[in-house]
Amino acid sequence: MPSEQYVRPTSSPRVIVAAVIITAGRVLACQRSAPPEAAGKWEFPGGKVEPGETEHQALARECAEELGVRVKVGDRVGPDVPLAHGRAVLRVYAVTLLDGDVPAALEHTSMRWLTVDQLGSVTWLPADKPIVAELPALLS
Ligand SMILES: Nc1nc2c([nH]c(=O)n2[C@H]2C[C@H](O)[C@@H](COP(=O)(O)OP(=O)(O)OP(=O)(O)O)O2)c(=O)[nH]1
Repeated sequence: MPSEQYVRPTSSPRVIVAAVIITAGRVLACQRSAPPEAAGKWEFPGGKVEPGETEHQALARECAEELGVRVKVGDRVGPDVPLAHGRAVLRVYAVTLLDGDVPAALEHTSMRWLTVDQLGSVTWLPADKPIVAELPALLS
């Protein structure tokens, strides 16, 4: 019989940062390519904050990797949304594109610029719903 007992992790939840990018009254939505259970669903570009990174640095890195753009990170959008049974949290920021940089779907299946009327036209990842609920105020 193994003698080890399960020790509940006490560390803080992993932070996933994501970007709301609004240009000319439209928000950028990106379609995931993986993993299979999330592929085809829509999200905001972003990813995990790596050890030693600030959230702003992580978001700038993810925007460069996923979209090929340079950004300025602004205010928070919406609440912290728990993910993975509380082991992670989704934290979203408004982000501005620098110097006319134009996003490209470098890691996503596709991307779309959605008007306020089109927010419901894609299937968002479930955790994004409270973030999407904040967008009409920002898009109008
Ligand atoms: N980027 C992003 N991830 C989201 C959103 N909503 C949501 O539930 N997630 C989840 C999906 C994933 O389980 C997790 C982010 O993982 P990821 O695979 O994008 O992170 P990453 O870019 O650091 O990927 P990797 O290096 O681990 O491959 O957060 C969202 O709007 N944007």
